[in-house]
Amino acid sequence: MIAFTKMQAIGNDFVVIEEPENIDLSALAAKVCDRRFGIGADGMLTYKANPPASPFVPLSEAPSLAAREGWGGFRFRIFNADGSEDTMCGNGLRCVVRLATERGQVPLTGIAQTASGEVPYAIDGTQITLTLPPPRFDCDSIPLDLIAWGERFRTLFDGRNLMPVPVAGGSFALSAVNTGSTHSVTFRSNLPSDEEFLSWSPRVENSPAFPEKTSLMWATVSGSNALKLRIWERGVGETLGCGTGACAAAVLAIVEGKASPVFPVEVTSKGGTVQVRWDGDERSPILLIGSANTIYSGTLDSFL
Ligand SMILES: N[C@@H](CCC[C@H](N)C(=O)O)C(=O)O
Repeated sequence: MIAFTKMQAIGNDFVVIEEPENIDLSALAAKVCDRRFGIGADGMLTYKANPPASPFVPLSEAPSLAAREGWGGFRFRIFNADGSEDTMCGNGLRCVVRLATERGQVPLTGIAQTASGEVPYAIDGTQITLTLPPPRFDCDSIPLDLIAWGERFRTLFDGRNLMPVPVAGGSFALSAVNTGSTHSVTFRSNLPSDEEFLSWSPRVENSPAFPEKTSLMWATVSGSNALKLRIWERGVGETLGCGTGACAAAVLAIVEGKASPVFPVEVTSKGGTVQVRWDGDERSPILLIGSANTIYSGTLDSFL
């Protein structure tokens, strides 16, 4: 029997399970996430508290390990609704922190081991803070294939500035960054209409410039250090919230002078608001702060 918990964080919803053995997790995710024939979710999350000695992230790559000696935590994996595995999920990770700490399986402050590295977490009441690795702007990390469509675009891109990428039937101007997961951001004076959003977003997701595809955050400055987003997630489609996407939009807003690094950036999407703190230094981590909640629980037996 596999027990699941349905959770959400700013409307990004997930089926959460403890990592089972000998199960095709991609196939299971595609089944349970289906909104008509399954439970329905943007993704499936798995976790394993206090993973065994064989490290998910090589210890040689873990910064300031000494400072974290003795910290507990868990291994975390995220599968999108289409079954593809992603490297990180800011909203999903907050859900697992809430669940695993409430169950007493992990400490209130600890480390999550993710495919994009170690992420320290802390929970205080309903607010969960994640310390995500520094943003990565280089082509290999995004990943972004500048050669795919010729030399012409090389000179326009210095790693984080506005650039046109080829999409089916045209080109689309965006900025790109990896904040644990790969994201593109397009800043506009208004959020897009349904027609514009649904016409361009899937074409950007599948642009040949992004060999591993990309999510697309449509962003607008809505106040002092405040952004509003409409979100298209790789492997999912439209979602109500995206934690690493909110970080990408805030980081690029700071880089492009649309927000200040001195104060937190409030990022609001259809499902709610998160806070992002980043000091503007490329070597500095990104803090993502927000809530997460349980909706209901059950068992997955009928999907196995
Ligand atoms: N919803 C997530 C990020 C997942 C992004 C996307 N589905 C992908 O494949 O990259 C978040 O909250 O960070």
